[in-house]
Parts: sequence; C-alpha cells; structure tokens
Amino acid sequence: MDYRSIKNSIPLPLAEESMSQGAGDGRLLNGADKPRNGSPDSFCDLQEKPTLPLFGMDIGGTLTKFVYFEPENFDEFDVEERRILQIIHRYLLGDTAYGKTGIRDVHLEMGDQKICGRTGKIHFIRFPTSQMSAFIDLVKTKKFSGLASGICATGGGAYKFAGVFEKEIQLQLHKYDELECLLKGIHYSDRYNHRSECYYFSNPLDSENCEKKPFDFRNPYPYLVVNIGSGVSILSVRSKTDYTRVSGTSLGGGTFLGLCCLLTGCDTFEEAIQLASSGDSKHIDKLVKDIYGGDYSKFGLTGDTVACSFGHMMSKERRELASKEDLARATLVTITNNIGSIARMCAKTEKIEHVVFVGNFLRENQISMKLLAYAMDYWSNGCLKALFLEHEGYFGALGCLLEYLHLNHQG
Ligand SMILES: Nc1ncnc2c1ncn2[C@@H]1O[C@H](COP(=O)(O)OP(=O)(O)OP(=O)(O)O)[C@@H](O)[C@H]1O
Ligand SMILES: CC(C)(CO)[C@@H](O)C(=O)NCCC(=O)O
Repeated sequence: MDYRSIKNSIPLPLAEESMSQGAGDGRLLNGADKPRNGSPDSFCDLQEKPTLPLFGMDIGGTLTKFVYFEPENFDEFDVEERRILQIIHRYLLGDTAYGKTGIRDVHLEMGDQKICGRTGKIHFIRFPTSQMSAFIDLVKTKKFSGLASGICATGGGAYKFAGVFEKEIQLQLHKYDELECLLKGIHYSDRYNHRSECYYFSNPLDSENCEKKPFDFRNPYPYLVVNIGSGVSILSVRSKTDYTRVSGTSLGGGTFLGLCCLLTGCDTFEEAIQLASSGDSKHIDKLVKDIYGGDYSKFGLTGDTVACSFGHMMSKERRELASKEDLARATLVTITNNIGSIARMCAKTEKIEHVVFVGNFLRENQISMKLLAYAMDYWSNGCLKALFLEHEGYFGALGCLLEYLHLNHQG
C-alpha cells in the first residue's frame, strides 16, 4: 500500500489531545476496566466506560490486520473525544480502500457490539505486511507518532517490528501471543456476532446440492483449530483457557501463493484463486487410476484419489500441455489436501470431532473450504466435521483488541 498517496490515511488510536489520560505513564489511551464475564450481549460489564478509540493489530507473515471499535453515538463524548472520533471516522471509515493494497472488509463489520458499556461497530482492515515501512513513514509524515505511548499488537510482526516502531515513531508495541489472541477472537465473535459466525458445507463436492449451513458453536469444546495463514498452526482447544499447539506445517497459504507466483507468473492471491477456479488439477496430478488403471480397493483408494501431486509433471509432453489455470488449481489442491491430512491425524490423536479452519488462506477460497469439508468427512467415514468462521483471518486482531482493555486496566 502506498500510504503516501492516500488522502484518507489510516490513523492509529491517536490524537494529540487524547494523550491527557495515558501519555508518558506507559499505559494506553483507553480508560477501560478489566473485562469480567459480561451478560450474553455485552463483552464486559463496567461502570467505568473505556476511553476510545479501541484498536487491535495482528502483524502476520503476509498480512497485517487491524480492527477498530467505533462507538455509535458520538454525542455521549466530550468535545475533545468527539473531535478525535470524528478524525478517525474521516480517515479510516471515509473510504474502503487505502492506497493500492489496503482494504476495509465492509462485509465483515460487526454492528451493535456492546463493549464495556458502549455500543458500536467493529471494523476490519488489512494490508500486506510488506508495506509496513510505508505505514511507518505515513505515521511519521502525518505526525501521529508521539500521540500515544503504545499500541496493542500480536503476530510475529509485533516482535519483529517492535524496535522499528519504537525507534522510528516512538511507539511501544504491547505484545500479545498470537494463538491466545486467536482463540479469544474466535470465542468473542462466536458469542457476540449477531449474524451466525460458524458454518459448514453439506454435500461439499456436489455443485448442485452443496449448501452453506449455520452451525451452532455455543458448546464447542473440545475442538481443533487449524489456522491457515502464511504457515499453519494447529491447536487442540479443550476450554477457554486450556489449549495446546499440537502441530503445524510450513506448507501453508504463503506456500500456495509463493508457488503459484513461480509457476504461473501471477502476482496476487486474488489472481491465483481466479486462475485456480478454472483449472483442472487432474492434468497435473497423477491419480490412483493413472497407476492402477482403476481403484486400489484393498486399501480403499478409489481410482480418482490423487496418488501423486504434480506427478504428471515428470513428463515433458504433459508439461507442455499444462496451463496456468491447471497449475494454480493443482497447487491449491496439493496444499489444501496436505493441510487436511495433517488436521485429520491431529483430530484422531486428540480424539476430537470438530475441526475449525480459519486464516486468510480461506478468504474468497471456496475451493479449499469445500475440499477440506469433503476430506474431513470422507477420510474419517463421517466422524469428523469441518467448520468455518465468517471472520476467517481477523481473530488474532480481534483478540488483541480485547487485550487492550485488560492492559489499560492493569496499567
Ligand atoms: N490479499 C491477500 N494478499 C496476500 N495473501 C492473501 C490475501 N488474501 C488471502 N491471502 C492468503 O492468506 C495468507 C495469509 O493469511 P493470514 O493473514 O491469516 O496469515 P499471516 O498472519 O499473514 O501469517 P502467519 O500467521 O503465518 O504469520 C496468505 O499467505 C495467502 O495465502
Ligand atoms: C510461525 C507461525 C506461528 C507465525 O504465525 C506460523 O507461520 C506457523 O505456524 N508456521 C508453521 C510452523 C511449523 O512448521 O509448525
């Protein structure tokens, strides 16, 4: 994202005058109390309302995600607070695109959220982490730095960029664990999103009868989370606080994108998915029937099962016939099936039936979701169910926003 070219730049939770509550004492600006167990429709039940704005940031290996809670009634605030909220509204919500690659995902907005006595909307924004230096330059140019003592951040970038943030823009990154934030975000959104958050696919590979259906996730434990970002982390979750990272793989969303760019010359995730949607992986992969002439029934392998991903590409003739679309599709199928296979083994070892797939690899990627849904069901003889969540890659940032409230209280 070329932030310098943006008229409506992304603001941080900052404004000079809003420092009055937090500047210089190592705390954030939000005057929030520590969240307690709230009523079902309120995240926390506080007497002291948080000073806004509330932000959360997840700086991942590929994408940086921002969430922002905007109160709906500015009249509740004093003149100065109102001014700050209006500046943010103008900068952040005046547009849905920031430069070339920053995006606000309007369709994911969560309205009527009650956080610590305030009602408002949560907004979801992302930009490539590769644009971080442009972002830092923007903060510098716009003189946002020095307006706050810190920002709550999670993801590997919260550690990687901490020094740069401090040195270049005098902002301390308050760091939170990405997997803990991920789970907090999942639990929050499932509980407080008024639209159904969790869904599954019935008849996933039957294009005529496939249906996306809501899933009641109110009593989810135990469940497995497969977070498909640049790489993949797999967590076994037994309660809100009891979880383990049971496995992971470096063959993730970043691998799909990297290989696709190499093999097809495409440049973006959207392009890669577009190519894959019209390709045929059978032109690239060797199937069981290409080897057996039919099924390998003794061990339940049907002729249409992929025996060897990219197996046809050892033939010069086949390589010459391979289209970009076929290569993109085969890359997508290879990465997806490998993740599905690892997830299935983890679910078996952990004796878990519900497998929740999240992460931005699934963004606009119904091919992978349906493949995962099918694979979980087929290879487990119907014992495993693949579940998906509407806010896909934003749970870390959302969980981080909730940590913001904690930090301020403890500060
Ligand atoms: N606009 C996009 N640009 C780049 N990648 C995208 C985009 N949309 C979806 N993706 C996919 O999402 C992946 C990144 O997902 P996500 O944001 O969940 O992970 P991350 O936080 O960057 O990675 P990690 O958690 O491993 O550090 C990319 O590798 C790519 O496969
Ligand atoms: C390193 C993280 C946790 C960063 O989000 C992620 O990219 C990941 O889980 N990668 C896979 C690492 C592994 O092989 O287990």
